[in-house]
Amino acid sequence: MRTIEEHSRQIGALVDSALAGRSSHRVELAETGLARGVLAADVVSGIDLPPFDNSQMDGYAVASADLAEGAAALRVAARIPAGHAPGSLARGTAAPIMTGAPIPDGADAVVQIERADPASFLPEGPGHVVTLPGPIAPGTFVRRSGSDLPRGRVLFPQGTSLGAPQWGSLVAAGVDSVLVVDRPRILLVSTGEELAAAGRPLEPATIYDANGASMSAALTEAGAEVVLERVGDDPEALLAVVRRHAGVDLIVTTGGVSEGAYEVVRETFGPRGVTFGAVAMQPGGPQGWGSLAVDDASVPVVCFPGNPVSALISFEAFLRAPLLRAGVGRCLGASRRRSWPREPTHRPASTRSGAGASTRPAAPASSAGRARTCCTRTRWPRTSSTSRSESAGSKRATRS
Ligand SMILES: Nc1nc2c(c(=O)[nH]1)N[C@H]1C(S)=C(S)[C@@H](COP(=O)(O)OP(=O)(O)OC[C@H]3O[C@@H](n4cnc5c(N)ncnc54)[C@H](O)[C@@H]3O)O[C@H]1N2
Ligand code: MOO
Repeated sequence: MRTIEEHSRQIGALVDSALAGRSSHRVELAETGLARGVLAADVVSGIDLPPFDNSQMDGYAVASADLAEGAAALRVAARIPAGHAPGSLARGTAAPIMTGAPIPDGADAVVQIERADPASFLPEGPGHVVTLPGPIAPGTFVRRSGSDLPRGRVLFPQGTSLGAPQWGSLVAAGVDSVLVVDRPRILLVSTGEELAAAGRPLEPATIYDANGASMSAALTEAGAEVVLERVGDDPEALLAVVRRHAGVDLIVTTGGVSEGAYEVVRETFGPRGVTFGAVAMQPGGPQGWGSLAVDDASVPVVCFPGNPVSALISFEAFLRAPLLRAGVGRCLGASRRRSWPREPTHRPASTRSGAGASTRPAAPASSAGRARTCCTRTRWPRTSSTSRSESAGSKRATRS
């Protein structure tokens, strides 16, 4: 009898090789509701991010030289809303500027509105004067063009797992489409003469196909594209299903692997290259694995026992980790070095101890070589003495 670790290694190697070298497809970032994916190639930033120097605060854009001697009264220039390209700032003036609006030529710092006197924006029009505190360091509350990510820098390397934060970063960086690795295609076959699809009336001695639902959900959650088939105890029917889905990356079956007289998976796959044996665990003892030879092709198969709990536990023990390895790629996990600044590039003056704000540039959102695999192999207890699972119905009850 093989150990859980031995079997886990074997299934891991089988799945790794089955899912290596998948092709890729292009995903347009103009779409909404993008699904998770794994990058098939490095992506570089198409633009400087941010694309232009802009204000980090609502306040006044100033020339720091105008406040070099301390607080000063400056004439109020035209407002600069976000989304508008400003004119130049004349010396001795301060332009009301909104967060995200471009810093005008002639300005090199921003004073928050709270620190101005008066501390709210004056009505538009000539003749207004505002008093601002000084001195102020050049660059205060200015987000420099390219300070998050310069144009041409690798934003995410090949293998990066793409989720909500990554999709947002890609669009922000001017990327319009990316190559994403195709999801693993898995044929899931629920076997057993007694199985009925959900929603149909139950015939005598039949039960609903719980494994079809639970296993397809588990496989989908782990990143696979799943097609579900249900077959009875007829080997020809099982082979026909396999042939119909030739070209899948992996076949997963439930049921038909133990010691009964009608073990359709074992009877059909055993003579075609698949090994059946016991793993030292319960639930989940009887298992099948290997490469199935059908016609001139061979396809990797993993066969789980039919008891619904046994099938799910087998999935957790042997299949989830290698699927996640193949499907999730490199995650921006919690254990990674932070790639975003821990604090604002310029801390608000009220929290500063010294006179000048920090001018530490923001780190890039990501860079090549820093990503690491976050999906580790599932560890499973060694014990084989857990209580046995039972499912509703007895499989061969209707056999004559
Ligand atoms: N003489 C022996 N009998 C059994 C042994 C053994 O070592 N010697 N092992 C037992 C263990 S442990 C398990 S686990 C099961 C595994 O049997 P199979 O993989 O051949 O599974 P089936 O016989 O097809 O089904 C077992 C059980 O699960 C129900 N089932 C099957 N598929 C589904 C499904 N899709 N949805 C819901 N329920 C399902 C089926 O009706 C049976 O009740 O063998 C023991 N027997
Ligand atoms: O090994 Mo079975 O899967 O215990 O119920």
